[in-house]
Amino acid sequence: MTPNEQSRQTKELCGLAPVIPVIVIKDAAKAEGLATALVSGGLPVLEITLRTPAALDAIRAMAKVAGGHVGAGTVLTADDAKRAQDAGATFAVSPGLTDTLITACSDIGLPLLPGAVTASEVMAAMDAGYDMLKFFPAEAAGGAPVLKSLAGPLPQVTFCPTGGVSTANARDYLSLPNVICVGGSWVAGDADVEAGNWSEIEAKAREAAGLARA
Ligand SMILES: O=C(O)C(=O)C[C@H](O)[C@H](O)COP(=O)(O)O
Repeated sequence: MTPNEQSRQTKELCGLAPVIPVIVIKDAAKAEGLATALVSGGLPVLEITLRTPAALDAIRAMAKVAGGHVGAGTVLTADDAKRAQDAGATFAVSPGLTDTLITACSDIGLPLLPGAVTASEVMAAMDAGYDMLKFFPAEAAGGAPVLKSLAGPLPQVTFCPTGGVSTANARDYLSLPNVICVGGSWVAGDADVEAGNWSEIEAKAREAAGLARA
């Protein structure tokens, strides 16, 4: 699958809801309930970070939830991409972009949403064929003003800003023409997930799903 086709698919996924919940899951037994709550609340596209030992089992469980689109986050290597796809992930998200990842995701046909921050990183991603990017770490890298500035010379690229995004600043990003959705862990916080507080998570998902785009 060409990088161009990968971006076409990730762009479509990013268009399904204004927020992609970023999930760091410790207990795979919580995965199905969590995904069900998020999808029911109106957030069908989920990013499960490969940062915990439970992540692949969680992807396996979440992939069965009707209406959901389950992707793997923190995909750093070819092996990460392969294991995520084998577990049922239908897209991959990375904090950055390497030649190894481009080759791996193209070879196995896994749409990649790669990360970029600077104009040079964005241009390198464009050269490779990607025009739908994760802007990470969004707030630490300067936030919405940086993305607004990048839209000047690079209007053909669209972003999913992630990192430090919350209900307090999501609208600043979503009001920009080059932002399709935002990503964030706030919707599925540790305490609520550990307590299995699905009604609270569904309520937060509903609030996030109601955030308006540009
Ligand atoms: O794990 C990855 O692959 C990442 O790129 C990082 C995550 O997207 C951010 O850590 C989420 O940021 P917060 O919403 O501020 O918690």
